[in-house]
Amino acid sequence: MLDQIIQTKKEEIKNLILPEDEKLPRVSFLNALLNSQRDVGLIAEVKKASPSKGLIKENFHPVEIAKAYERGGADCLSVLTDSPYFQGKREYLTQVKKAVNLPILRKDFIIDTIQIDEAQRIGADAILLIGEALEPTLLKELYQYATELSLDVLVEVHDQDTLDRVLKVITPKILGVNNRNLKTFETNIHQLKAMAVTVPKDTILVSESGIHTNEDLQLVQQYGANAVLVGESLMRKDDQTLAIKQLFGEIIHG
Ligand SMILES: O=P(O)(O)OC[C@@H](O)[C@@H](O)c1c[nH]c2ccccc12
Repeated sequence: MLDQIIQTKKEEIKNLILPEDEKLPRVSFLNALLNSQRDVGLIAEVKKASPSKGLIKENFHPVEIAKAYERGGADCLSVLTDSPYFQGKREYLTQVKKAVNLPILRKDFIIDTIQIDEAQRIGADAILLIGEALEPTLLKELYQYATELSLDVLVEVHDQDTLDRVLKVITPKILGVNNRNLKTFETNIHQLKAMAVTVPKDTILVSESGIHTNEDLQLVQQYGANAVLVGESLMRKDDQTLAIKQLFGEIIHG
């Protein structure tokens, strides 16, 4: 699946026309995670659909969801901008950025510097770089390019091999371990367990995907996660503010 997505992105890039710079204020994604009010930081994801789950939210209103996440005390947001596979749009990110004060990650498959220029212009505060999708030299180039544009970077890996390859070329400030294998879509909530010891100690470690309950959250925290990235389980609820509080065990019923 990942290979197919990357192929699609190569085609998209050929036709990509950069939008006007929205000139929106940059907010530090890194600091928001470092200064979380909770023991575990939260990156809450605004996502309408995914290739593994299909349509997640009918009547999808990204701005309303983002505001509800902010009221629930999310530290950061992640907004899907990929349209063929996730039914996202770059306009969603800009609309959300204008409506909330939280730093925003552009969730997409970035393989070229032009997409980083695009992310900056539409109002992203951070970008995602996926270890499994990028050769180490390209990963390093894109990481440095984003950093020069004052964008934070969430570097994501799924397995130990990729992590080892990534750490040979960069020491990411924020590292995500994706519980979902993007080639097979299988999710394993224990993915981080054995890998956490090999993560540099000053790196913020984010556990991503398949986190549904407060038990899941506590488990990945025990494995060493400093933050979580949660989409589907929050999106499926009617009230995203309440959903966050339930995830953190702050309300038992409701
Ligand atoms: O909806 P979930 O299972 O809570 O997962 C969120 C996020 O981790 C997932 O959307 C994701 C992780 N890495 C990605 C890379 C591209 C697109 C999407 C993703």
